[in-house]
Amino acid sequence: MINQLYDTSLSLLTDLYQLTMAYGYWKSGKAEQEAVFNLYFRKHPFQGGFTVACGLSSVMEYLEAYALSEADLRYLRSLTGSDGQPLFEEGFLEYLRNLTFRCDVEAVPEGTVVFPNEPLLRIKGPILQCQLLETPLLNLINFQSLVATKAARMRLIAKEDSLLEFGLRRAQGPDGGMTASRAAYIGGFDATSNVLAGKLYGIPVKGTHAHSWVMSFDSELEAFETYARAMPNNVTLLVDTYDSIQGVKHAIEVGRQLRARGYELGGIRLDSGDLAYLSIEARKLLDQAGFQSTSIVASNDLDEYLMASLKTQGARIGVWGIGTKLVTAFDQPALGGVYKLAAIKNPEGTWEYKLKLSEQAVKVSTPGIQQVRRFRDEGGFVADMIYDLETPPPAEATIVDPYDFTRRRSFGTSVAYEDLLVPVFRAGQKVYQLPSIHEARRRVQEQLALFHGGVKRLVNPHTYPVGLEKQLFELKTNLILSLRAQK
Ligand SMILES: Nc1ncnc2c1ncn2[C@@H]1O[C@H](COP(=O)(O)OP(=O)(O)OP(=O)(O)O)[C@@H](O)[C@H]1O
Ligand SMILES: O=P(O)(O)OC[C@H]1O[C@H](OP(=O)(O)OP(=O)(O)O)[C@H](O)[C@@H]1O
Ligand SMILES: O=C(O)c1cccnc1
Ligand SMILES: [Mg+2]
Repeated sequence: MINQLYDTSLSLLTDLYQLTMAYGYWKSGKAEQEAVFNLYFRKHPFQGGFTVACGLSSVMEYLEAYALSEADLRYLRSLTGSDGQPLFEEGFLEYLRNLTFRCDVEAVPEGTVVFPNEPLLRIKGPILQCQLLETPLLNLINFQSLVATKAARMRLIAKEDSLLEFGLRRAQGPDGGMTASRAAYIGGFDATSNVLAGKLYGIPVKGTHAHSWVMSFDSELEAFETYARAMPNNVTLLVDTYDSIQGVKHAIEVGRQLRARGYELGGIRLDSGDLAYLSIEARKLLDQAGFQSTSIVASNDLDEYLMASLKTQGARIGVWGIGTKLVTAFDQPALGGVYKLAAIKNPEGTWEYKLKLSEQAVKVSTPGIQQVRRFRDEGGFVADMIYDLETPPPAEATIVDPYDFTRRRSFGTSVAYEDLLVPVFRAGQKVYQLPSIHEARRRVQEQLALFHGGVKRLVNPHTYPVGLEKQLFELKTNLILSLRAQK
């Protein structure tokens, strides 16, 4: 996806320190040592109770195209250290020239609902390659998951209403706008105003008109009539340029003219004032005039909280146009996804598990070749278990709350489950048929429907149980104890 926007290799879309470490691995003969890294986050965005994984499509595109170009190598050759000498020696640049992506990648499908500490992506391969990919993988997953989550929160409030993404003008640059449009659609929006996103990703495009259209005529009525004549099959009129109620009356007049010519007034849009009061009044006027199927679009700095408030006020809004607060993820502009080394293969060919210590328990990473198992009963999803593939769970699996080891739950053999991570690349070759953007969008709703309402609350949501499989919990505890003893 991003490759389509830039006429350059994106293989240097990484932090310099990844390359300095790569150089170090190469110099010390560790470049090919096999390692496992997990990509996960520690806390849901927006103080919410769930997160929607998004961005795998971009990750796959990025990895498939991964190769340093001659221009990339020339640039790296030009970098110097504090003594003015080249940072990287020729042999390393030659190694990079011949580098082809050879890792195994597992990932949760786009649109999967995920929770703190669960790997969204696991990568296994030569440590040098895994290391170089840390930054681009986080860049591609963090923002898209953030926006998809924000969109999904809005969808939960909107219920059956239509959601239009209007954010391009406020987005963080062209790529921010494009990725936000895609992620918003996956998260549950119905359409975007972003025409390039429509063209490249197949998202439906929709739109109304701006105040400038009305202002460019001598009267609002003339502006509406001219617009309706120009494209009678796509008429949504912005009624608030001068006086919203008068605007609705003008729109009704144009609606009658359209009907006489065999067309229907699609909608009116309110973009200022008290959206609850105005939408209720507009609905009355439209209904009384026989325009029951004309929709009322609202826009103006909306977010999920304002939407919820407007709904409780009885607003008669059927279509929500949302820009700034969605595409900038206004109240939390970044998802804190991280990428941590979880295991490394020692020369004897066995895995050595790795863990990052921290004074804060939530920041201690989890070792292992991790998979996530999601258990469900007739009512929906009940709990997730993070387990280690090298020590698979017994038939009756027990999960332990990583922050309170006294809290445990067991799942018998009859409990249904799904393992979330699926193979995406094997030795650098794509082995996954990426679902379409429409399927990813459907997956979000199918998944969300199976979670308890409390998890989906906007404020003070219920914490969905995610535990470590008992053997993994014990392994982690022992590793922490032995690392602390070494200090
Ligand atoms: N009934 C309502 N309850 C809560 N918030 C509302 C309601 N109606 C509108 N809002 C929100 O209140 C804010 C009003 O914005 P603002 O104070 O800029 O006024 P405005 O209506 O945009 O005025 P202007 O005429 O200058 O465009 C917007 O974010 C809007 O979505
Ligand atoms: O409010 P957002 O959620 O970002 O949605 C997009 C906004 O963009 C347009 O106007 P713009 O903000 O450019 O001008 P205005 O505020 O003067 O209407 C539109 O009328 C919406 O209000
Ligand atoms: O089509 C619209 O109404 C629209 C598009 C972008 C931004 N604001 C509104
Ligand atoms: Mg505005």
